[in-house]
Amino acid sequence: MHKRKIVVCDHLHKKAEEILAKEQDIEYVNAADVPKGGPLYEKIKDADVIITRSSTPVDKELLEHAKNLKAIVRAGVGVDNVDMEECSRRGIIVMNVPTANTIAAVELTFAHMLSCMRAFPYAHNQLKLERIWKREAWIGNELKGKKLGIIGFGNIGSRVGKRALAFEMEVITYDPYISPEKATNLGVKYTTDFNDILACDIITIHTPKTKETINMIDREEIAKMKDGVILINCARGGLYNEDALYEGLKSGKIKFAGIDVFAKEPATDNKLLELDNVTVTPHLGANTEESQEKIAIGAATQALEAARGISYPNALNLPIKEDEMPPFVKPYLELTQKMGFLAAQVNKGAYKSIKVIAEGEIGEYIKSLITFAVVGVLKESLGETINYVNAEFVAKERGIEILSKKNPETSGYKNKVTVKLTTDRDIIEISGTIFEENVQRIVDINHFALDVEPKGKMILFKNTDVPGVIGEVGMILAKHNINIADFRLGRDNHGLALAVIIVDDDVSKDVLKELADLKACLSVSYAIL
Ligand SMILES: NC(=O)C1=CN([C@@H]2O[C@H](COP(=O)(O)OP(=O)(O)OC[C@H]3O[C@@H](n4cnc5c(N)ncnc54)[C@H](O)[C@@H]3O)[C@@H](O)[C@H]2O)C=CC1
Ligand SMILES: O=C(O)CCC(=O)C(=O)O
Repeated sequence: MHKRKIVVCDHLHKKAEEILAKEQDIEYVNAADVPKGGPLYEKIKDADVIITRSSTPVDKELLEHAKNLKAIVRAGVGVDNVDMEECSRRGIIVMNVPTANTIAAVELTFAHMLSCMRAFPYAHNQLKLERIWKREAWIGNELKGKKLGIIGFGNIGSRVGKRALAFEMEVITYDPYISPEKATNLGVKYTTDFNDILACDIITIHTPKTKETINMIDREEIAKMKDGVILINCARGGLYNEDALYEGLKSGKIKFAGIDVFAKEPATDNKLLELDNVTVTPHLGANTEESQEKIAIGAATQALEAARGISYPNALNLPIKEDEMPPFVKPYLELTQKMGFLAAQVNKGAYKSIKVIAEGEIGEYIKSLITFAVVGVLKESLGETINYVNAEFVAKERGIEILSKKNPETSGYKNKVTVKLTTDRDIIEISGTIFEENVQRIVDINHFALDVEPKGKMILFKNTDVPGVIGEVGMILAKHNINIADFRLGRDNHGLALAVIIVDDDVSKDVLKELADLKACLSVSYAIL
């Protein structure tokens, strides 16, 4: 039996091994202690799936060595250590385990906050390491009554907010991507003015690391803050500019900072460590027994599903989230892919553009329809190397224009999807719909109205609409022992007809040539769906 290989690249809770090692169809490799770089590359060179934490940079170099990789499970939330674009280009699905460490990160945020308020580690060290009992040196402050500014009100930020209210703090959040009610329903003030956050006594950040959030707190922002402000970062290093943070702490503008994450990790030589008004932890936000157990179970289960090709839970670069779609959508996606595949077989040439036109409610899913259409078209030339993750990347790399249009008005069908493929030789436009009971139908090919099931071996025969043509076609096919399973005819008002002939047997080039040589024939092509 061919076993699929799952390699664990970082330290996970033992539950992961319990889940993965017992599966008969899986080769499980624990490479947590294998040095990064060459030795790890050797382990992952034929891996189907890898599981990583934040300590393994999933960059181009690593991906270059993992030729067989289909999916990556990031055992945690942040994927800033993963080159998402490169993964998508290579058709590798990236998943995270989004909420399993939320509480751990929330509680560490409070550990830092309280630590900053009471200079806890410094008092601790003075007593424990220096054996000095100096109570008057450690006069702290209380959380009660202080104004807390939360940047990013997602899983972690919102729970920090909820708990801060229990400490009787005044809480305000800045997160332009949530509805204000998410905050106000909890009793947290919502603002769209970042200055309101900068005016707080304590500021904590809980956003992902993106182009927009890197250096979100820099010199300019710190200058606007209250003297003696306290800053917490348990999200990602670099969200607060570390040089600006250092200067602010050194000058006393920032009274104290609680930092779990650093721009470069491991951060053993970070200059923030020199200061005596900062409490630090080595990226421990997710490090609780409870959270690590949940993450390990989640990551291992997701890796198994992905290795077996069953599903990709929490996929971040898969544009299709089927479980979030109403049931009527899936047959349209399948039909759209088939229409793309048919179009590419009939209209062979250098692809210039792929356009998807959606009519009716299905238009809401135009992005997914595009992905399926592109997969269908490119499957003809690229085979199984094309998938839902890399389809649009590959198309763009090849200079194929991707176009789409939502038609609010319907042409008699409740929903209809059209795939239009333009090559350097021709244009083909195929439309389809789904009838009751999930019956897929092609209803139009290049403006010939038809009713064709998109299945099997098809000859598309375009001719001048004169008597006797159908008989001639039938004779040629019979002569070559090709059985006709179905015959569908579309006619236009200009004396032309398009026949779609579904056959049971393979059709050779010679047969197609014979058909093409018929006097009435304008074009003939063959496709298999
Ligand atoms: N220290 C640690 O070990 C851990 C760190 N984290 C980090 O914590 C952060 C938050 O995690 P979750 O709450 O689970 O993520 P989430 O996705 O639930 O929440 C992130 C929030 O940030 C908001 N946001 C994005 N851009 C923003 C911007 N420019 N301004 C304001 N808000 C913005 C989003 O709208 C969202 O509500 C992530 O960076 C994650 O990697 C998470 C777990 C453990
Ligand atoms: O434990 C880890 O690998 C890091 C956790 C974390 O930072 C995250 O989940 O975003």
